[in-house]
Amino acid sequence: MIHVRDVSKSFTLHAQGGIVIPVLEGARLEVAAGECVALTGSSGSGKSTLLRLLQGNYAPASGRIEVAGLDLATATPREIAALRRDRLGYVSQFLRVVPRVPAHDVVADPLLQLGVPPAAARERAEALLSRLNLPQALWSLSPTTFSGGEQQRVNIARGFVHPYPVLLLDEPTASLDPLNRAVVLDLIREAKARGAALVGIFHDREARDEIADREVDVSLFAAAP
Ligand SMILES: Nc1ncnc2c1ncn2[C@@H]1O[C@H](COP(=O)(O)OP(=O)(O)OP(=O)(O)O)[C@@H](O)[C@H]1O
Repeated sequence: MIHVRDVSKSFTLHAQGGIVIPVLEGARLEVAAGECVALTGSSGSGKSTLLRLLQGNYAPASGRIEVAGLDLATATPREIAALRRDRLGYVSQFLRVVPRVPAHDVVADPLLQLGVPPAAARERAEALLSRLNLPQALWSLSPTTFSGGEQQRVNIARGFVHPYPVLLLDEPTASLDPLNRAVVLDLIREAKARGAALVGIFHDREARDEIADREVDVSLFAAAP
């Protein structure tokens, strides 16, 4: 499902005299269907950078990245948009909210984009919000004013509303209480059981030990400064 081979990535700070920050060199990662791989490594080692490369947000300087059958190095923006619509889900740590869009529509949106009828999409969205213990009174409100943990649960529901074959998780349990953390770990287990390939950053070590099949230490791919 995910094949990363010999990937290098550096950042050029154009606004700061063109300084180049090398981050990854020779990065490798293989994730099979039904597997959850945790990215580990010290702060600044490149975990988020690797996750963003997998999402198609950054192009690698060299190497090959294939996600759910798409070669990201040569893919067009349209192909990357299609990949994110039907095969690649992403749960970020922070919710990017569009003002005035109610929580249940934020969650249902990926299904609407896939052509699921609105009533069915909203039903699925609300079932997940309910499972994640978001009070029903909040479903029709915009998440702009929600607490950190409430926003994160909206984000998680959005990421799990469609059975994506590949899921990227950036700190999915960071702001959650034990009850909701357990729900998220169950959702991850269910995704693995249906054959999804997952890659995550989990600073929550217990969650990582519980859910990850393997760890990949990104520090091993640190580029020489
Ligand atoms: N957009 C960017 N522009 C310039 N430098 C960047 C950019 N994104 C990341 N970096 C640099 O790349 C390095 C790796 O950052 P990254 O966020 O991937 O690390 P991380 O392992 O996820 O860290 P943490 O655990 O602290 O979140 C850091 O030195 C960071 O400053």
